[in-house]
Amino acid sequence: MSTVNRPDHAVAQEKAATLIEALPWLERFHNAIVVIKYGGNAMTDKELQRAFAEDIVFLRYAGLRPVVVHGGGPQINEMLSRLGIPTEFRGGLRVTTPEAMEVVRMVLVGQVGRELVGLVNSHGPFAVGLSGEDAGLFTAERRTATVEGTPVDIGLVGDVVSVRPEAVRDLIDAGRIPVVSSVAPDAEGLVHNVNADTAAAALAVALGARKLVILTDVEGLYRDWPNSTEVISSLTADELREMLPTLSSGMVPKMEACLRAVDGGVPQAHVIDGRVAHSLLLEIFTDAGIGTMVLPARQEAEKENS
Ligand SMILES: NC(=[NH2+])NCCC[C@H](N)C(=O)O
Repeated sequence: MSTVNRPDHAVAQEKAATLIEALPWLERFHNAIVVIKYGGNAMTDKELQRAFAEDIVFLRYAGLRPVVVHGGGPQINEMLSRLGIPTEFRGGLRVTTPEAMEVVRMVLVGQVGRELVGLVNSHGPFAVGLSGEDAGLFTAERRTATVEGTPVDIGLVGDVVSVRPEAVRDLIDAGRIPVVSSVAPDAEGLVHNVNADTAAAALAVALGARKLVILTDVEGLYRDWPNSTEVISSLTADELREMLPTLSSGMVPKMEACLRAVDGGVPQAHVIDGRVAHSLLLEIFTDAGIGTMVLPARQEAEKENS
């Protein structure tokens, strides 16, 4: 026999209100494909890792179709130094040598991806790991960095320039959760470390996703940074385009990825604080969300908010 400790009425009502606030979003996002870029603290802190995996499984059980794309900068650096692989710098930038690239691929595909797959699968047999190399998912193009106006070759680093999304779509259709590691061959088959933000945006566009969500280590996009720490709750693609030149360098690739997704037809792109446990659920299933949301245009913005 078990007995009930009668809950405090107000507390119970607050819990019910939180659950019921999710209802319109559950309706709206039923079957929606949501591409989530996993990175930053959420990926290195054990508790946050577990909370993220719970959120992903929650989305799946709530009837959404999550797809995860991850990077792994900190884990790569740790392994490179653990293995004593010397770091080459050009123009102050780290060069990804063929030797380093072997480690990048091993860490992203064999470690970071595996760990997330394991955490998700402790709840049910959902997650399947794959890399940009699998079934021709991503094709990369070498990135040339520019330092003080001169192009600098930083080695096997690139951006995703084309996507063949069939493998991911097959997994989604089978009810699975694809977990994609951000490595990809270029047109010649040479494997590159690709930026996971651009990879996630490109995949969201190719899948016709309903949302792109990027986890970061900041609260969101700040209005008038660095003078204020007021977070912009939502803005249009054009408003964001205008702000781009004023943004901090760390924020530029994230916001560019949001723009690329929205310009490519993804109706909503979000940046959220990955340092806050369950920020993904808070953004998707509450009215106000927790981060910054980018929408195609004002009209759309009004429709979204209604
Ligand atoms: N940063 C924001 N203003 N977020 C609002 C999110 C609204 C809703 N939960 C959605 O995912 O579409």
